Amino acid sequence: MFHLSSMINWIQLILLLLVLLITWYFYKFYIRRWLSPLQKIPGCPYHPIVGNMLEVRKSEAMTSTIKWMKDLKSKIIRFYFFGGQERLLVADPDIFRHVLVTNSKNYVRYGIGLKLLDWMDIQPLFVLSGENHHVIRKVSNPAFSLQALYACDFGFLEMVPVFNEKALSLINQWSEIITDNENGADIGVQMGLSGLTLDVICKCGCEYELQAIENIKTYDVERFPEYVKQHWSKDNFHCSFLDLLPFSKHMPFKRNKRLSEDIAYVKKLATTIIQKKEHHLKESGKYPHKDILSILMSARDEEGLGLSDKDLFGQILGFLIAGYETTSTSMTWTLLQLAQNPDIQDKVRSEVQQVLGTSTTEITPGHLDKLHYLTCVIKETLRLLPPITSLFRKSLHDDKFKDYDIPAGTIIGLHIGALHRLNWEDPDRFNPERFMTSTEEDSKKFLPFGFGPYMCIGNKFAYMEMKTVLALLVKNFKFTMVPGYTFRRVTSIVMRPSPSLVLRVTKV
Ligand code: HEM
Repeated sequence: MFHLSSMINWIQLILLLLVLLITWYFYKFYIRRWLSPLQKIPGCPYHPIVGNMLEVRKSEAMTSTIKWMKDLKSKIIRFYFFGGQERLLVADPDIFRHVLVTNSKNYVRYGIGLKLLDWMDIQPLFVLSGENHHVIRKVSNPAFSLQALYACDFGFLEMVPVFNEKALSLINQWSEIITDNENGADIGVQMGLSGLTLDVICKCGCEYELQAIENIKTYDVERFPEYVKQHWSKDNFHCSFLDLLPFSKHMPFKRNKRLSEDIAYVKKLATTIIQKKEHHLKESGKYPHKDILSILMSARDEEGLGLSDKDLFGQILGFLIAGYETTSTSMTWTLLQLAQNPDIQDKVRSEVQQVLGTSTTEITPGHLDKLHYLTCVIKETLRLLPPITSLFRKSLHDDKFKDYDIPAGTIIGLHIGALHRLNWEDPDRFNPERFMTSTEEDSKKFLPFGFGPYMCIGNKFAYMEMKTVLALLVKNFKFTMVPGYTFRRVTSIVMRPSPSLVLRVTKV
């Protein structure tokens, strides 16, 4: 008589599991890969467990992707994530268009800030896709569209004074550090700009005076940047094995304790701000239309329904996160370029002096329109050093890129950094003049804000803020390199110089 229970003893069970595990391993890491249609796309050698991630982690930001593409002579390549997961990297302008615009419905966002979403249960605009994204984007557009803003009594025209006010605070602070020292002083410009953008986005976003410029070292002010850095920076290139473990958030790590405290702090702050606005509504019967939050709070759909408190909380937090470090890092990179290229810095200063005249201290939207050369300098910085270096998407259905079949479920990294370095003439040279006469073709290979339905909603806001602040800084100060300062480009969501940029600043 055949008795299954008597045959399978523990040793046999373990052996069976081992055989299954080895079969699964060989299938996953060796066989399945060879059956994939993506095999036709050029790819680098990789490790079956860590893929190409060690090289990504060790090298300076952007360099591994650009090197692989140059070596393989292709602007679409295969690379492997932890666990040997097959992915694509793209720097081809036509494929960028295809994914972001022409066939954008077939692609959803992949892997941004997922850990935090899991913890906080919020859905900011920049993580949403499809219909959910469309609904929130529609509600948010009025807060960012120039056309609408010019016609209303709120918006950027009100925000430019905020950019001026915060730039002047920073100028005063730096002037005090320099005092009358004609050799100037070595100033942590990256830290100063970080405080400035944080103040700007808190005031324009929700009328909140954080005063980070004055108090950058205080606990509350440090908390927000730290929260963004530590907890939103786990993306497709920059997470550790620990982050990938499903139970990592339940482990008694110090950083998990800190995360809970930070989340509690940020939640409390956002709730206080929203409650203050609601109180104002009860008192006065209308929202003071001065900031992004008020506009979102008064938005109604066709059925007269507004955003829930949870949605408001998620959106406002999302705008603070998305609008803060991207802009401060772009200004930091621009000052670094100006310090490295004194002729270009002089040219910017001449333009600012010409447009503003000697007596004007406050910049208006009219002035901003005339600062053409400064705009080219900012664009050239965003081309060479885009703060967001890649956008990840996942295909919903089968698709085709040129001659390659792309199966449903493929993860694609649209590499903005490589797009900007592999499609321009003399790409590594800082040459703002190239933007003086840019063509339709050029716009396809310059996408620091993305493109299509998910394009950065705050791009006009960012340009205006950067132009106002940089014009005032260059008008008041001269920036040169501190002898011996060297840096590496590092990325945790935003690509920044490390160590933090210090420049020698003298009064003009
Ligand atoms: C130089 C500064 C900035 C850069 C380089 C930048 C870059 C980007 C990029 C590349 C995206 C597209 C993401 C994607 O396609 O998945 C994006 C989206 C977004 N950005 Fe920005 N950004 C900047 C400033 C700002 C500012 C100042 C704000 C808000 C005040 C902002 C708010 C957003 C939001 C809400 C989204 C999501 C848009 C959507 O999904 O519809 N950004 N940004």
